[in-house]
Amino acid sequence: MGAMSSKKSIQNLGETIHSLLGFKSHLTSTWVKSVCEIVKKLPSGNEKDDESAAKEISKIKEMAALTHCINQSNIQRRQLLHDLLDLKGNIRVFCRVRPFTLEESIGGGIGAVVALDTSNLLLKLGDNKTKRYTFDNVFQGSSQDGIFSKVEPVIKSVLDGYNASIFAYGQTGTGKTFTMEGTLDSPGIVPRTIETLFKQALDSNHTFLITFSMLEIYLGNLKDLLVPQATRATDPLPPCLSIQTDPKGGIGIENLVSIQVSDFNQALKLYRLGCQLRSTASTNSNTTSSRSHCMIRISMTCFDAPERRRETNKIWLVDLGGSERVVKTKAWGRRLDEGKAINLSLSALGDVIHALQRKKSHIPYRNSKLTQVLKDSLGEDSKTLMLVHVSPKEEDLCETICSLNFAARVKSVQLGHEESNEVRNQREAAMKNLQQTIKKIEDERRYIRGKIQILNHKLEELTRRGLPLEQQAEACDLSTELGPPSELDFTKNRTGNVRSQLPRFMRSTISSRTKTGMEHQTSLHSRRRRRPSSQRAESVSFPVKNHSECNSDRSISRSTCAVELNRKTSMELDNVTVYSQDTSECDTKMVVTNRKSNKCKSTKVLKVDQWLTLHKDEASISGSVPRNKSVSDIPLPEKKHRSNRVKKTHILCNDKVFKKQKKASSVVAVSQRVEDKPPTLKDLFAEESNSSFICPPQPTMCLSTGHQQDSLDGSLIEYGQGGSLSPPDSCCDGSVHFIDNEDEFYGTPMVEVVEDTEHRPNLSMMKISSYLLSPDDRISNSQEIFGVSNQALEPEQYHKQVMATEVYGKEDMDASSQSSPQEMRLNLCRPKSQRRLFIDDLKQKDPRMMTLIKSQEISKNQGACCLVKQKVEKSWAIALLGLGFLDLGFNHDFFYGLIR
Ligand SMILES: Nc1ncnc2c1ncn2[C@@H]1O[C@H](COP(=O)(O)OP(=O)(O)OP(=O)(O)O)[C@@H](O)[C@H]1O
Repeated sequence: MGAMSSKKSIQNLGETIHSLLGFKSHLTSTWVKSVCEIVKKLPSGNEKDDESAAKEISKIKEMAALTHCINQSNIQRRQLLHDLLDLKGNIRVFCRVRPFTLEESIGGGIGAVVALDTSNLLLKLGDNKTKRYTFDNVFQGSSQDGIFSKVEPVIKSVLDGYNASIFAYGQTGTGKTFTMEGTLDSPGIVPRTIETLFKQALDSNHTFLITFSMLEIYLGNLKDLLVPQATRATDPLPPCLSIQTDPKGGIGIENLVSIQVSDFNQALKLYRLGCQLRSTASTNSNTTSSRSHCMIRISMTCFDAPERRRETNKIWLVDLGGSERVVKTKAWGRRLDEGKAINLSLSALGDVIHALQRKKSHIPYRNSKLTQVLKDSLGEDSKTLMLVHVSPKEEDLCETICSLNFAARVKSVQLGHEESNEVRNQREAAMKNLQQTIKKIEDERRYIRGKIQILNHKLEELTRRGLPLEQQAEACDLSTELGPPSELDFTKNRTGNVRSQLPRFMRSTISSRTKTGMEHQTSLHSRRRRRPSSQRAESVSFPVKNHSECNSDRSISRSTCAVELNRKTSMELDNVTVYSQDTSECDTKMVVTNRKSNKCKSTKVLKVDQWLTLHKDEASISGSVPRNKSVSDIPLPEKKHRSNRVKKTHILCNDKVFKKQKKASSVVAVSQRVEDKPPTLKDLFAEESNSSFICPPQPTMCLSTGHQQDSLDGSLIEYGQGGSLSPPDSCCDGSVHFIDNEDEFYGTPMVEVVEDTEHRPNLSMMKISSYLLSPDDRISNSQEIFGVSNQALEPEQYHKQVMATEVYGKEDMDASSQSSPQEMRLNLCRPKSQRRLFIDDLKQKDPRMMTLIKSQEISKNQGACCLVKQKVEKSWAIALLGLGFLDLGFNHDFFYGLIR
């Protein structure tokens, strides 16, 4: 019997060994770790532990239920708000009557306009004749607060995913800019809107990406207000803005700078900067008359909110140029042209609204740039608010009648016919009802949030009890440092850890964190979305490109998140920047960590997946990174081959070059800690008055709305949004090279860095780090890397830097890997059209970039390129000499400007 069984065992031995070998493949370190984790969590037999685990589970369940409740009430509230706005009308018209100025009062100005109540206005026409106008709201002597409270529902609908536009219309000098921009003491609609959007984004259950852009339409041309304009003939011209329509009808503006803002403060600074660049002039009617339409675009993207109308939506805030009668303003020359351009576009706007309200088959959007830009924010599925401004003076009666008639036309056309009293009463009752219900829901929501907060606390305590004593103490230290959670904290602080000290919309949703019921729920939702949930969970990165606005299968993102390290280690909070590129075929993500320890500073690069896995493993074991280890200390696992693709990574930031700028960096400011009370609107305005807060964004920020455009020769030039990434042409040899992209990127100093991930994963990174240290280092590095004398390179090329990522086809790789260094250098001279470029906005914010740009200019006086330029310049000079240009006093700069 025994012999039989041993024979059988021997027969099965091969099979057993085979299955054991198969099993062995699963025994990776991650697997072992996760099994260890499970074992640790198994009931210990200790009654106390079991009891606390049971409690923990019940709390989590309760919290999940409450979270479900809160999500339901959110959806309900959104629907009600939508209904309410529908009842009020998609296009709403408010009227504001400017008060008499001191001068006018002293001069004994006679009032021609009187507000009868909150929605009726009486116009005195003379000879005891009057005319009555009805609007959604009429404001006379109202404060900015009062007006904004009526505007707020439109802004709330932006959070719900609707496009919206708010514009101030009216005669010149009637207070449009005052309403939109306001003053230091009483900020207007724009700063208040930004503040409200951020507050509500913070308050919501979702993570938002917010970008800010600002432009003006001057004499029928679009002008980016976040890009300094050329003042001298030698200054490079800013890129031309052009309006693009995607197949879904979405509007994007190519080349418009779109900056990701992580808090109200940053957005306000950009707004102030843009205001400074607006075209204004003194006219007979207004000493600081706006001579253009000023348009502010705030885009919001949220991936994990399926109930939102759109993934990406926007609000336009427009301070229209003042309508004016030439007879009155006595404008001539340029002022006259400006007035004509403004009047033309205003009448085009009127036509569009009229056609929309009449539901005509043809809407004349193309009649002006203004209506083209606003196209997707004016239609049926958008919320539009027009604030008509009128002067109280009798002498402005004609203009007032024009403005009021324009507004009344918009308003009455919207209803289609005059409402009977009965219908109006019913509508008003329904609106009142809805408002009350919304209020009730919001109260309930607040109550549930409070409950979740308490649960969160209890859960935290329970979890802390389960930790080893040492970690408990650390957790206590941390919570003492952060102070007791306030009501506001709670809204940001659902997981009760340091991460939640960051503004909600900037917070990383790193999967390494143990999920609460709420987070779990969110990720369930997100699974239904287009983007894989793992990506959202891994980082705070968002696609730079707006998926709804373009069809590209490629999106590149960058984000930064703060990695909470053990406080008792010598390391500070790491600054981790995630750069990624998503394509339909593969994902490329890199994490650049700038680590500061007592002894040294270093920049390390990891693939995001690796970084997350490592971080997750460590964080899940101890709740934080172990003392003696940082994420960047962990060696890189072996890189895997990708079948048909080679991944190239280009280093993006060096802490030595940008170390001082790191804190000031407003674009990637995820590492902010919300320790201080957030500044109020007034504080910021006060601060604004004496600050030189911002280094004006460099013109190199050629970031736009995420459209692709075919270049002249048919190849693709890609523009991103909010720190977009368009990789340049490069070779695949782990080398650094330079590219001449001056025209496309507005003289940006650039260095392109390429990593051959297959053979030398870290080499190029190190080279680049040192490369960025100083010009000398750069030269020596390039010598090493290229294996050729630096003399062989054009001097001006040494000053160009680019940060980029690109995925290459196999042919590209093969071609470039076979190249000799010299050939590679030749590669640099590939046509521009083959290049995809990315400008890192951290750099743009660094004032020292200016130095680099200057050095680039100096270097223009050397090298072969310079010789060619000089020759062309000479021929121009000779040609123009015949025309007598030189006699007219045009100098070198003029000719240089021409050949540029
Ligand atoms: N509601 C108001 N309260 C106090 N002052 C006001 C108000 N409205 C306008 N003003 C003042 O009137 C002047 C003109 O206002 P503003 O420049 O805003 O007009 P505008 O309509 O924007 O003119 P333009 O179209 O020419 O740019 C400013 O000095 C402003 O402070």
